[in-house]
Amino acid sequence: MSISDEPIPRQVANWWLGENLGSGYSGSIFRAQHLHTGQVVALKLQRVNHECPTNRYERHLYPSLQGGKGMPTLWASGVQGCWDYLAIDLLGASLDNLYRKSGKEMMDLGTVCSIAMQVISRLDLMHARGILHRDIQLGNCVIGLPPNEKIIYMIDFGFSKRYIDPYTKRHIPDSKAKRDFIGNYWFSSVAVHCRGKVPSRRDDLEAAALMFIHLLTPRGLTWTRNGVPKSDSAHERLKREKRSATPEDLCRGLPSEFEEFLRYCRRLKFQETPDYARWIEEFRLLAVEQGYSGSDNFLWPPPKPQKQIRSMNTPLRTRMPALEPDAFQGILNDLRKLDLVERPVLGDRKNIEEAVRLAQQDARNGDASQTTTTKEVIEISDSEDETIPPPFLTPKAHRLAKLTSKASEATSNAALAELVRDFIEVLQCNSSRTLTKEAFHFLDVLYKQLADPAVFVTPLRTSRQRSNRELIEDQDAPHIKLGVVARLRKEVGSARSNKSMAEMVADFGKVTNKSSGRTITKDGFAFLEGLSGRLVVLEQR
Ligand SMILES: Nc1ncnc2c1ncn2[C@@H]1O[C@H](COP(=O)(O)OP(=O)(O)OP(=O)(O)O)[C@@H](O)[C@H]1O
Repeated sequence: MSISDEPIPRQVANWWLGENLGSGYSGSIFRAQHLHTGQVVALKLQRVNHECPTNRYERHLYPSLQGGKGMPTLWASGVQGCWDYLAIDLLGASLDNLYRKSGKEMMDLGTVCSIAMQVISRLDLMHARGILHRDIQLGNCVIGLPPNEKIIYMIDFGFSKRYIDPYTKRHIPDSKAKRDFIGNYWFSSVAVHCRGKVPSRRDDLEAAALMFIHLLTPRGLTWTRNGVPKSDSAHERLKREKRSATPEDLCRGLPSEFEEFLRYCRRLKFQETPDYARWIEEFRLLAVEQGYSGSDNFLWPPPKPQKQIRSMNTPLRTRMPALEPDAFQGILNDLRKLDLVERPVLGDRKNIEEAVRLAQQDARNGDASQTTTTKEVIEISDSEDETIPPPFLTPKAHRLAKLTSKASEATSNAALAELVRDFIEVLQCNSSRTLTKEAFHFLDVLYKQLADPAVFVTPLRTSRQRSNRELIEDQDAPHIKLGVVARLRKEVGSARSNKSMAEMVADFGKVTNKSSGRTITKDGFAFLEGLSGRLVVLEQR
């Protein structure tokens, strides 16, 4: 009998095999009991001649992970006859199982925040020990058995790899050559899956980000909805869909932390060390803001938020029937009448055009399939009560939205100066220094107020020098961008008109948008402070 035909035995080494816990491409996992000690483990069995000997790889990596929180203990391993086995901690259900068994279309925000905190922390630990996971997915995140059921464990290190050479202590090199894809279809990063890049820490993190977004999206990420691709063309289609989905598209209707996290992961350099602590803290704060305890304990079934925050009473992404195509056409016509061409918009104009194109397409699709499909829309609160944030907005986003609305109604530089001060305070209210889309909206309105000479201050000088913006467009290197904010900081104190401050605001928004993580630097805050001070001075003249 050849090795491939050998039936699975009842006993391997001193382990007596019980229930089959799961089978994958590379082998099967059984509950097993030690014949002498009675210890119960999960026994991962693989034929020794398997074309992808993942047990052998795992056996070499496990020792480096031992003792870390959420890392299973390897109790024994070896080869007996034609079987390669690993005896590891017996654990509980995977997130995939829990998610599917819950029958819900998505998980609640509190649960996803706790998953995010734990998974990022597991990756921190693995990476700190020089190992990449390279196959982050829901099936590879499992909870412990009581009393460890609140802990998420990482399993399946069959694709894992050392990214730090144990001898030279150097990071593995990047390569321009396209490499074969390693990972999973749903969550592998765009760079690895669609562009054939060498995986590094950033790609583990991006896979985690996609997993969190998937859990909060009704029916999951769009490219996961047709099952595993069965042909090359289906796989190509999936990759195209994944590649073209922008963070903004994927995170519409979600708290901005998810979009920011995905953008952050995608902007990391190949060898860059991610700021794990920052993102664990971001998701902790988000959970607290939404009325959860902020602990990273995985609680299942999920408890209700402690504080009654209305945003959690409605799903994060609400589904409502598509708008009538006629109504949509009316909105599109109104949009066209807006002077979007003349007025610089700090966000990326391509996004707007794309959004309009998608909206048109949606309207057409809605026409064709109105009775069967629903569309995701953001539900707008009609409440008078200003103290409760509308659905989907974190308190920070809500405060920014209120400032934006006040800025659009401001009628003096003094009022704008105060709003800029409030803006700084809101930006600094938690550890995130990222310019979110709500913050961009504020800058956009501020720009508009300052650029319009009909508003409050008559420009002192009308001749216009070559603006910083033109300079940025000419030269795009990161050090130039940093230089621009430093210069804006210096120049704002002597700005002579609202118009010149408008340009500065536009430049500030633009360079921050292009910078890694859209982070506001010390110079950025100093610029905003200077802007606020200058607005008061110009008002008093
Ligand atoms: N330690 C464990 N305790 C309990 N169940 C486990 C354990 N390890 C794995 N399982 C179950 O077995 C399934 C397959 O495990 P694992 O992913 O390690 O194997 P694999 O052969 O590499 O699978 P795949 O080919 O799907 O990646 C898991 O999804 C999980 O449900």
